[in-house]
Amino acid sequence: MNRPVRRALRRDPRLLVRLAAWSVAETAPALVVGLAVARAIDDGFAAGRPGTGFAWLAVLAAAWLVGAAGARQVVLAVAAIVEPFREDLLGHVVESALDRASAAGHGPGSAAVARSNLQVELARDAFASVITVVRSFAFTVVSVVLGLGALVPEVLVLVLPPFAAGVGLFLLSLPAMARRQREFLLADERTAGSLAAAVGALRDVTACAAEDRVAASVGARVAEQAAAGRSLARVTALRTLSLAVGGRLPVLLILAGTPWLLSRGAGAGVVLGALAYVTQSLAPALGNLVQGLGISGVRLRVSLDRILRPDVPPGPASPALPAAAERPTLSPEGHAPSPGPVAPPYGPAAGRVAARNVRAELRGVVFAYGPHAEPVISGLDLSIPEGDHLAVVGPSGIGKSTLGALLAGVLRPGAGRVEVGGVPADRLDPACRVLIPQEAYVFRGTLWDNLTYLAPASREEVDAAAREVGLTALAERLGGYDAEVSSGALSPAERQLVALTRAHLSPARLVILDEATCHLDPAAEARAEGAFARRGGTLVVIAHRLTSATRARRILVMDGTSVRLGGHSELLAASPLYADLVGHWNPATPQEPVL
Ligand SMILES: Nc1ncnc2c1ncn2[C@@H]1O[C@H](COP(=O)(O)OP(=O)(O)OP(=O)(O)O)[C@@H](O)[C@H]1O
Repeated sequence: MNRPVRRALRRDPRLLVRLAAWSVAETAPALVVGLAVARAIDDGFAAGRPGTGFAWLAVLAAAWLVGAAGARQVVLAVAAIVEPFREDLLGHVVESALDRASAAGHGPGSAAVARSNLQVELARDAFASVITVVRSFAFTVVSVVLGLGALVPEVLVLVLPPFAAGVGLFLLSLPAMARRQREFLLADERTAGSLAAAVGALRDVTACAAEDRVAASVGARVAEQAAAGRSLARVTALRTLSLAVGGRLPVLLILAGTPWLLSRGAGAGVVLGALAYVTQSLAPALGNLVQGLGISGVRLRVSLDRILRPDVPPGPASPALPAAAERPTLSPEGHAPSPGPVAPPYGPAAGRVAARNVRAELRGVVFAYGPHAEPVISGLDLSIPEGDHLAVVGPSGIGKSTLGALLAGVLRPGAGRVEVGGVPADRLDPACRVLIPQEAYVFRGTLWDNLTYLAPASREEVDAAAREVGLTALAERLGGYDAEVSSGALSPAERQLVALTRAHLSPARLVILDEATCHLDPAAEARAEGAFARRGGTLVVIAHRLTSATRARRILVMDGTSVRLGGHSELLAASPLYADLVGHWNPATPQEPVL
C-alpha cells in the first residue's frame, strides 16, 4: 500500500527541497511570533519606547506576509508531488480494468472504472492533506523550539515534556484510531450498499413479502455502524487527551512557572512571548496533526486499499438481501442460475402463516383508498370455496382490482375481514397464493430464472407448464430457457406469457389473474385461462373480456358498492348490469366487449 506513496515522494527530490524551502517561509510567523511579542513589550512598550514596540510588531506583520506567500507556494509544491501520484493511480486503475475485461472477455465496466476514479480522487486529496499537516507540524515544532531557545531556553523544560507526552499519546492511539476509523468508514459503506440494494429491489421485496427480513438485515447494518461509531468515539477521547496534554498543559506550566522564569531574569514580555509560541503555533500544529493524520491518513489507507486491491471486499458481504444464487432453482442445462432479483422466501416468511386450504372468506369488507375517500368496496360478503373458478366483471373503475388485491393480502380492509384458509390474507404465506397483475413482471436474467422464480422446477415440469400456457413457441424463438430476457426486450403479451407460466409452476393453490391476459389474443387468452382452470386450486379471473366470464364456474358482477354472484344464464336474468354488458356483445363477431 505504501509503494505508491513512497514512489511519489522519491520521484523527484528537487520537489521535496522546494517544498521544504517554502515550508520554512510558511512557518516564519511560528518562528517569530513569541520573540516579536516579547521584544515589543520588554524593549518597547514596557520600556517606554513605543517606536521599538511597533517596530517589532512590524517584524511580526512582515513574517505573516512571508508566511502567506510561503503557504501559497506550499500548495503548489504539494500539488506537484500529488498530481503524478494521482496519474500513477489512474494508470493502475485503467490497466487493471483492461486486464480484468480481457480476462472476462468483455469490455471494461464503466461503472467500476468510475468508482475506482472516485477512490483515486479521494486518495489524492487525502495524500495532499497528510503531506500538508505532517510537514507543517514538523516545521512548526522546529521553529517554536528555535524561537523559545532564543527567547528563554529554560521555558523548554516546561513546554517540551508535556508536548512530547501529548504527541506520544497520540502516536500510541493512532493504530487503534486508524483501525476504528477504518471500521467506521467500512460500516458506513456497508450500510449505504445495503440500503441501495434494498431500495433497488423494493419491487421484488414487496412481491416476495420479504419486507421484515430486509428491514432486519438493513437494521443490522445500521446497528453495526452505530457500534463502530461508538467504538470510534471512545478512542477519539484519547485524541482529546493528547491535545490537552500536548497543547494545553504547557500553557498551565508556563503560567505556574512564571515566578521561576522571572527569577531567572526573564521579563513579563518573555513570559507572554512563550505563551504566544505555545498558543499560536505549537497547540494548533498539534491539533492539525491529530485531526489530519487521524482522518486523512486513514482515508488515504482505505482508498489505496480499494484501488490496489479492488477484488478485496470492503468487509463481510452485505447480507441485506438473499442472493439470487441461493435460490434452489435448477438450470435446464445444469448452469448456475444467473443473478436476478431477490429470491422469494421458501417456507413461510417471518410472521406469515401457511394455510391448509385456500377457501377465501370475505366478511363485511369495507375498503377506501384514504380516510376521507368514498369506499370502493362496502360491506362485501363473499365465499370462494377451494377449487372454484370465479370471474369478476364490472365497469371500469368499479373496484375489481381492489378486490383482487384484498384477496392477495396486498391491501388490508378498513373494516371486516378477508381470510384465506382461516388466515388473514395479509398474513398468508406468499407461497399459498399468486396474483398476476396486468403489467407482467419480467426481470433481467435467463428465461429459466424468470420461470422458476417462485419455485424450483425440473425441466419436464417447465416444459409441461410452457406447453399448457402457450409459451413453447416463444421459448424456442428466444433460443431456449437459457436465453437472456429483460422486460424491455419482450412485448407486453410475451411478458404476460412468461408471468403466467411462472405462476402456473408455482405451488400457489389460489391464483388471481388481474387482467393478466389482456395483451394476449382471444385464442391465447382462452388457452392460458384453460391451463389454470385445469391446474387445480382456486382461480379468480378479473376479466378483461366477457368470454372469461363465460368460461368461469361462477361470475361476480360488481355494480357500485353492491355485488351479485351467479352463473351466466342466472345473471343474464337477474343482473341488468350483466345483461347490459352481454347485450353489447355478439359472440359471433370477433369484437368482444372489453370490461
Ligand atoms: N392506489 C389508489 N389510490 C387511490 N385510488 C385508487 C387507487 N387504486 C385505485 N383507485 C381508485 O379505486 C377505484 C377502483 O379501482 P380498481 O382499479 O379497483 O377498479 P377496476 O374495476 O379494477 O378498474 P379497471 O377495470 O379499469 O382496472 C377507482 O376509482 C380507482 O380510481
